[in-house]
Amino acid sequence: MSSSKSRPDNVERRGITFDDGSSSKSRKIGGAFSSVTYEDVQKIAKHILAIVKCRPKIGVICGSGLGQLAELVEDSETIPYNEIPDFPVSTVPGHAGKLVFGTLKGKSVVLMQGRTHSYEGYSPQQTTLPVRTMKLMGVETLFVTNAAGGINRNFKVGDMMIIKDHMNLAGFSGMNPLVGPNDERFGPRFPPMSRAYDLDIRKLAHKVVKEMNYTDFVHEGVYSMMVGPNFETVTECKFLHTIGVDATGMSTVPEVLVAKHCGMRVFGMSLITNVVIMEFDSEATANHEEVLETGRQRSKYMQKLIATIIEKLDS
Ligand SMILES: O=P(O)(O)O[C@@H]1C[C@H](O)[C@@H](CO)O1
Ligand code: HPA
Repeated sequence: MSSSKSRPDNVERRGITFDDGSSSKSRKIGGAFSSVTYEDVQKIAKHILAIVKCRPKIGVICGSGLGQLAELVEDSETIPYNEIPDFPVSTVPGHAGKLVFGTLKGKSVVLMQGRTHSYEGYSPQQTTLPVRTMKLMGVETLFVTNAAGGINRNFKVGDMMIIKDHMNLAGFSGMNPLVGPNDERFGPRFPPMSRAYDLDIRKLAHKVVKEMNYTDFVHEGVYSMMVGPNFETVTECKFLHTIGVDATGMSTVPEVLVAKHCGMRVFGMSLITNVVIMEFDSEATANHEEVLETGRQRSKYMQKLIATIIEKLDS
């Protein structure tokens, strides 16, 4: 535990170091069939649990500009990603890159203040390593949040979306964290994904939304992931609209695949930070500043909602 050090050039220099002294770089992590072994993840989980007192059952991944949820955590213990051996380190503004352990509304939690993305140069296995680490630390339920562009024409900037399903567009090009050797200790070779987003937690979320009078700006819908880092073209947005996507982003899906693979319950929420451009030759353009600004303005609502859902969760 300590304050953050200067950030290493993680993509180039860091990698899993194995018992035999070889590193993930020599094992080509990032290649199509790379894998991080169960023992590697066990080692990382053990390392973290030796530092913190907290034993979290709930994990929360905070998306772009949404990390302030950590301010609600009591008795917090913080570890910057760059102090955890072999952990991928966030390189994008709006992602502090810290694990925050503690108590949120009476529940033991671990928050990821920021994530990593494939567009930063990490493999899907690397971006999802924290999810497997959480699993081996005892986390049973994962909350995933993200900033996303609104595809659904009824969505306004600042609205929120409970994720009911996703479209793994990145998977169409083979970018899937479950590609490679399968270790049954994590989960099965062919995991089902038809009930990826836990129905009971979604029902609870709707109840909480009603109680908090948030119904005017909280929707439910389908999230899709493209790798980025560019925002979508007009034709891509029209395509997403046609196939039934409500909001689009550059994360979350790999984390959910890995969490479901290892038997976690998953709940997901998007903050609609911008509405996508669907008119050719429009003057408007998407940009990361707008994403962060909407986060600054609206994240308080999302934090309150997530904290209350966690408070009312059965375990
Ligand atoms: O980590 P998330 O998915 O919240 O971040 C979104 C997608 C890009 O990283 C970035 C674009 O502004 O925000
Ligand atoms: N597209 C993709 N990712 C995003 C967007 C978007 O419009 N907004 C925030 N993240």
